[in-house]
Amino acid sequence: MGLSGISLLTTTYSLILQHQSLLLCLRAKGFGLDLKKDMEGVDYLSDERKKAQFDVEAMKIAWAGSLEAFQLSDRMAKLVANDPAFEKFTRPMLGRKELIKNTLRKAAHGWKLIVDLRLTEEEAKWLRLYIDEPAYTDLHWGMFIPAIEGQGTEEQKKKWLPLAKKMQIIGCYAQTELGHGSNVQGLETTATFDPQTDEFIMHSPTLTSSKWWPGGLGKASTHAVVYARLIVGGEFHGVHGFIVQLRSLDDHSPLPGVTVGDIGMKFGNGAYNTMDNGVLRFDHVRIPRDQMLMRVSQVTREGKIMQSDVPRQLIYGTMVYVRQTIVADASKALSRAVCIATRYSAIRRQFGSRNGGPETQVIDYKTQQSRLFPLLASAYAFRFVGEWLKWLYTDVKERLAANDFSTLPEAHACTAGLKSLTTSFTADGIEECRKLCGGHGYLVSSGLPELFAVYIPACTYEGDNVVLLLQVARFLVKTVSELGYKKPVGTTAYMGRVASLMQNNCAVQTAEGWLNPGAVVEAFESRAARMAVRCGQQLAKYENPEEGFAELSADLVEASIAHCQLIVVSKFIEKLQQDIPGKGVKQTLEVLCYVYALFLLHKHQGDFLATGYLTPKQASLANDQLRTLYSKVRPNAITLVDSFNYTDHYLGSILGRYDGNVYPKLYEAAWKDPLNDSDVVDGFYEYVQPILKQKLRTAKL
Ligand SMILES: CC/C=C\C/C=C\C/C=C\C/C=C\CCCCC(=O)SCCNC(=O)CCNC(=O)[C@H](O)C(C)(C)COP(=O)(O)OP(=O)(O)OC[C@H]1O[C@@H](n2cnc3c(N)ncnc32)[C@H](O)[C@@H]1OP(=O)(O)O
Ligand SMILES: Cc1cc2nc3c(=O)[nH]c(=O)nc-3n(C[C@H](O)[C@H](O)[C@H](O)COP(=O)(O)OP(=O)(O)OC[C@H]3O[C@@H](n4cnc5c(N)ncnc54)[C@H](O)[C@@H]3O)c2cc1C
Repeated sequence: MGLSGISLLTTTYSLILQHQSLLLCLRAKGFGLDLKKDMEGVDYLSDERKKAQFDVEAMKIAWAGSLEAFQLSDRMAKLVANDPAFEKFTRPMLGRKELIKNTLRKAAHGWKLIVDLRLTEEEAKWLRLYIDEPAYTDLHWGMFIPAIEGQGTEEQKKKWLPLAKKMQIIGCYAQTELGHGSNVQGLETTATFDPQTDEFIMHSPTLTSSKWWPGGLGKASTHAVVYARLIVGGEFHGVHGFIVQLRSLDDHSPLPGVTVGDIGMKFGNGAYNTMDNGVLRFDHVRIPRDQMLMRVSQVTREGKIMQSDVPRQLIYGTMVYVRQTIVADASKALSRAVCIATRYSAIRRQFGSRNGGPETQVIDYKTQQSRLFPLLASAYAFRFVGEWLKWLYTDVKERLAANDFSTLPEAHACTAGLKSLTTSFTADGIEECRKLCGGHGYLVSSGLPELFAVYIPACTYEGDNVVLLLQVARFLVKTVSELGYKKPVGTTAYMGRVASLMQNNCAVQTAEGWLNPGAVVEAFESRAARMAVRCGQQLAKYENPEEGFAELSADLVEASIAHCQLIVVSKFIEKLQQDIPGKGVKQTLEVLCYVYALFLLHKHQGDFLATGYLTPKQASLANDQLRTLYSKVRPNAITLVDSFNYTDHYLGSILGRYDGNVYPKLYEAAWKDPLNDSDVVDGFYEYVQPILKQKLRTAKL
């Protein structure tokens, strides 16, 4: 028997098993049979797994970054998955109060594990990630502590960090107000120095100065780093961070002068509603002078302002740190959605049955592949660019510690731009995955609606994505304007070759010609350079540069996107120049890298053609190559998503189950819905039966 015959047999066998298992479930409802008799333990995706052309265990390590990182993450994932305290499937059905209480319980249980098992900070971070429930602890560990670490003096760190790290205080990051989020310099909360008492008076002078949004503020935090206008001697000295106690450490009640609460329900069921985003007002609340974070500026006992030799922008440092972590999280969210959609696409069959044989797996439709595989490739691309960004951030941090501030502008531009690019793409990608799963993707049990609802605010928090791209644009315009006398470095080094990038056109002549890293990078560099230079030329026509910038801002955003896409493509290619062990691992990643680059090239071919770098023929050859690449991804699709090493608990999706046992489990889950507790719905006798029994007088009806 040929290979195709074997595959037909095994597929048919799989189908029969699925069918039997479904029958058992159907009977279970009607005849009280034991549901456990469904085909539990059968791997419906085993045929798919046999198709892999690479070593999946080695790919898991490549995805995790190292063997140690893989083992750590795997350990934490299993710890959470095997602990019933972290059950999350009922979350979308809970009311707000139950939801928050449940989250507080999980956070407490998580903390107990961290203490009892003496987990390291890295292990604790992964544990929280796998608990997979937004909670006040995200902001405590993710922003409050980093703000003190980045902006506090040595003395302040010594006092506050041990308290925070032992969770003897709980903190949040209170920057945004009702009236201003993006415009940080427009914040209205005041911190006025009182030289008589050596204190700052924290005050909310207007309604719009109310702090609004900070996570963890609403119900959990005892403290906050509050960003406020520093006023000394009646003069405004910029926005600074202040550590302010909000609630009693005994009974948690708000301290005198503090009004604090939750801002209310947000998008989706469950989802981000586990977080107590809060509102906060101060009525002349006094704090000691040494609670202003004073690494950047100091206020002396006499009321003098002293500037350190660190740049003022360091006050924004926590945002640089968090944006970097958000890029890493984008790859996690996208890979989760892609894992669900890929596994389900291999299970789902529609049309194409011949002679009574099985129907076509929807993953074999070219349209499905052209929507799904670029998302799969992007998840890997974001993983590797996130890894690089972490390195960049660590490097900047070390430089800052040694008073070298030269790379801060680039770190700001990269974190802002990549945060924007990856979160926007991921949010759209999760929704695309929902559609790739057809109707069942709309079920909460698919895991996709909640993932989408939790994820989409990432396009807004930590900097609105358009506002952040405009920051990248400022950096690019500055780089272009300085080209005559300053050699660009780092991610803008390609601008140093601007003359040739503006002149040389693409040399690719065949579809295979696109399988060349040099050709791909040059295409992205030329497009980015040409778009930035074109913006620079347009801007030069304006007498007032700010007016020009505002007028051209939509084009500037596009130039920033081109620059950020170049970074992601280049970092993927650089990753492939490293030693990546494991049979077929590097080759498979190479295919994904070309899929990522050529997909972008196809999607944005308007840019490549309009800048004159490509001819329509070359763009079309890139698309031909892309189709060929999809065929190369196809046999590896399931094992590429297995390589994320996600537990079924973390995925939280019936459609994405590792064993592919989708239909019986969907069926079983439906019967667990509280609506199905009784056959006759609550409210039937009050609201439905009277309608059924009515005697209508209107003849026409
Ligand atoms: C479900 C969640 C799951 C997982 C998450 C897990 C882990 C992550 C942890 C927590 C995340 C969880 C929840 C989300 C929490 C979200 C928290 C927040 O949203 S906090 C609030 C964030 N707010 C913002 O981001 C505000 C955006 N605005 C700004 O950043 C800026 O103020 C602005 C837009 C840059 C202002 O522009 P403006 O022109 O007015 O700026 P300035 O005059 O003040 O300064 C210009 C000058 O400074 C440079 N610069 C600006 N920003 C920075 C920076 N961050 N670093 C370094 N340099 C900066 C800028 O380039 C200019 O430089 P110049 O040209 O003058 O040289
Ligand atoms: C879930 C969630 C959690 C959050 N957590 C925190 C937290 O813990 N702490 C905290 O301090 N904050 C938090 N925030 C607030 C968040 O940081 C801000 O909402 C965010 O920075 C966007 O600011 P904004 O709301 O003022 O938007 P706006 O700036 O008002 O944006 C509205 C629109 O105006 C556009 N726009 C604004 N400025 C410009 C411009 N210059 N040019 C062109 N277009 C512009 C934007 O693109 C957008 O389309 C959170 C927000 C959310 C949704």
